[in-house]
Amino acid sequence: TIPLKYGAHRTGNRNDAEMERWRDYGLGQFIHWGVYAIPGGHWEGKSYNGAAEWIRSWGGNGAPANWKETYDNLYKQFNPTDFDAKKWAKQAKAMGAKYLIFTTKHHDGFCLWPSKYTEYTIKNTPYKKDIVKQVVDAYNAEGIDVYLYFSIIDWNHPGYRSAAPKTEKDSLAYEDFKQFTKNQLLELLERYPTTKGFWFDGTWDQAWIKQAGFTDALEKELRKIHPGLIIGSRFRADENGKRHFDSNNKLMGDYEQGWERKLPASYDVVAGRDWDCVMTIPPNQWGYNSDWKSSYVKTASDLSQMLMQAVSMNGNLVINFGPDGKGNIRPEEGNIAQQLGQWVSQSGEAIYGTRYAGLPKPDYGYYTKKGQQLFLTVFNQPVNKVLRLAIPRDYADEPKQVTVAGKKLEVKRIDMGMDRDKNLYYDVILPNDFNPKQPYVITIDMEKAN
Ligand SMILES: C#C[C@@H]1N[C@@H](C)[C@@H](O)[C@H]1O
Repeated sequence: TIPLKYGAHRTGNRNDAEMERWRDYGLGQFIHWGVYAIPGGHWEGKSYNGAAEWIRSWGGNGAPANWKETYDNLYKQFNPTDFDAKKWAKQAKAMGAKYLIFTTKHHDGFCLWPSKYTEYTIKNTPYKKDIVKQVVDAYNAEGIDVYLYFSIIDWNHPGYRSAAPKTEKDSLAYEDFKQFTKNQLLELLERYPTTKGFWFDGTWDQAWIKQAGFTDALEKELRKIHPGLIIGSRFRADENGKRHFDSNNKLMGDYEQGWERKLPASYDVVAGRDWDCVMTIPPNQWGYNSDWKSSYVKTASDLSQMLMQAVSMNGNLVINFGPDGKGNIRPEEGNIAQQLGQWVSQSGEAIYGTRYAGLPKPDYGYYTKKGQQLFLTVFNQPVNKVLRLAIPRDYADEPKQVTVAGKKLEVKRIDMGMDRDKNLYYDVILPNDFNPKQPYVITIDMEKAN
């Protein structure tokens, strides 16, 4: 192995109670909210062709005249009079989200809390009040844990640099920026002590990647101040600039934080590691975009399939919502939250607190497991209505009883007589009158194989 001073702090998974709690979540909600919700991807009849929360970086001849100056003054009209954190939290609870990742500060540098380290905050808007506190309190009151999204990129701070500083002047400015970043993170932990972790973003700049010593010390300091704090692999690079996995291919942070708008194709890609997948409902809009008509919008059905794909491989799925400039969660998102919640409320035993089952993925859907209960969430019911379970001979357990929605199903071992077959087969017979319209969970009580 390569000797490293600033590589991964641990080999293998983190296994304390806080991390087990994180592992049990299954489903989370991401919320991206800020000044970018005012333009919502459009301005003066023009459409920004990127993600709405990046609209400040709109450049070239397509951008409105004096765009950045216009954008940097929008906070003066940020007055979300419809904002109701309790309403958001109740909706998230009904969806079945167990945790929230909330944007405290995105790349534009606008702070949704009254930070004392910059004037570019909610305090200097017509709204004035602390948004982060209202969200943390409302979600915690619903029993939902809160993680704070924090962008290292900060286009508003004079000391921010993307490229590694070359001049003395740039280096001094960047030192200010590093101290400012540390001050804000300590401030967030002090102001919102119930937060369970940071979800860092915007850490791909060379300037930040070259700060291995500083970021290594900062991660240690944050964890020391806030025992149990959960930080993903996106926060820092090792001294060779390696991110997510250090130069010895060891995971940085507590879980793999690289699955943004994508899912691992199979278990061996994530191979027992902890990971989250953060997912937009439109193709690529995190902040509010007023136009949801010109692109595909994922359905509750799409999202329930992604959810089971994630949890079946030890991941959490975090679905993003982008409230508008007045603080409303748009009706389309509300409908999806309600439909998904309706399905999750019936399938929760296969989602919450479960893990990878250690079985090949079945054609019918997804296996998850909790103790000696194996769950098969069926998305693709076979036309012959026989669910044939292929259980490797060396699997520790074998099926004892199978139920669906509490109703017992006939299950019988069958001998396919295939030469040197590594599997045992069990047929679960679905009754003729069993014609569900939604994916459903088959519960397979297992017992030690003799
Ligand atoms: C690129 C990028 C950022 N990462 C996602 C989580 C959003 O915050 C997007 O703006």
